[in-house]
Amino acid sequence: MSTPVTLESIRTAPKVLLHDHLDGGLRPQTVIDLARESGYDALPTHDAEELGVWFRDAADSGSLERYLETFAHTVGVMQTREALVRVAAEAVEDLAADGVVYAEVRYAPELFTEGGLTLDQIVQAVEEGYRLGERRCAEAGRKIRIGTLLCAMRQNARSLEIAELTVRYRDAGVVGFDIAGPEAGFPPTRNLDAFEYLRQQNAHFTIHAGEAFGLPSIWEAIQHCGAERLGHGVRIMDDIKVDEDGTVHLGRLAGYVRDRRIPLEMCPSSNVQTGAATSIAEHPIGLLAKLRFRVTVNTDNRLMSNCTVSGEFAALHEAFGYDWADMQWFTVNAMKSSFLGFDERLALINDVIKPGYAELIG
Ligand SMILES: O=c1[nH]cnc2c1ncn2[C@@H]1O[C@H](CO)[C@@H](O)[C@H]1O
Ligand SMILES: [Zn+2]
Repeated sequence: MSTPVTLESIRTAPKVLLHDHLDGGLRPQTVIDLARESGYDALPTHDAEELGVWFRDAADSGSLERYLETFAHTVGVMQTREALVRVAAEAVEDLAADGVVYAEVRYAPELFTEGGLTLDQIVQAVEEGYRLGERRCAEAGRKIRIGTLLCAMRQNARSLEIAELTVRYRDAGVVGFDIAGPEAGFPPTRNLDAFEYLRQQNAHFTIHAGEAFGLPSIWEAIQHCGAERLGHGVRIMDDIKVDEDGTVHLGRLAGYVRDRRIPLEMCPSSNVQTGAATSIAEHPIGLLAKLRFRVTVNTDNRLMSNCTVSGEFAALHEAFGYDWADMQWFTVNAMKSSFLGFDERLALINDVIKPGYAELIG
């Protein structure tokens, strides 16, 4: 007999997360503890519950730029080695507790240098935290694996340096590269040298595109930069027309994205907060999944959106009626699209994901 789909049962299903920001996923109490330890005095409140609500409300701004302002408080308390180890280890524990079996967690090393850490020290500290978190979870009987994506910030001009850092640590846990930050006014082609370098090195990268800016951003990311995946990509909808009788017309770019199976890292709650989507029920993921784009379901920022990947699935179940087979499809999509090696992706699909859903489907 099939297990009923509830938030609790979804939490037991094996899930894969490709788009989650380390500095967008701290526990409110950890932000408070780290602020106290480091003398950071700009937090709006020192009550954990109130702080969680503050982040969500402040991020609920309707604009990506204002949404990003909230990161001042998380980045502000992540300037020491100890803080980075703690935040990274706790992220692993929180994801494992939500039933995530593989996650690619991203952050921008250039944001954590204010206390004097070098980029290399920052990457080493975060990797130490991930390994610590993985060990703690394994001891508690929950197997989870983390791959790192290093982001360069679009408004800074350090992408080549971060691309080189990505390649330097690719055998030590870093699986890929991304650019993040404000999209309007900062087209991906400003970083062509970094993408060119990564391709020469046979390294992987995704690009935040089609969130706060439309088709030109997606087109540049794919056709000029060579992105393997799209962070969000929701605005691909601008290239899809649906007639009144339901006939669907894909423009050239949307057709290319679907034909080439380019993965879309969709983040429903985050998109509602930044205004990239009006509601979960009206989120483009419904149509895109129906049209069999390679869609994946992600959290973006668990603190700012007060969300989990299980919660995103529960909301999508509510809005679109997705069942276990659909959730397995999203999860296999994500695993296939990860930057792990082919053999490792296959092993997770066959040994963990499929048996997990088979049990739930009954
Ligand atoms: O949805 C998003 N779009 C663009 N940038 C983002 C988003 N979420 C977080 N960041 C940015 O990425 C940095 C590294 O993790 C964060 O500090 C934040 O500024
Ligand atoms: Zn993001």
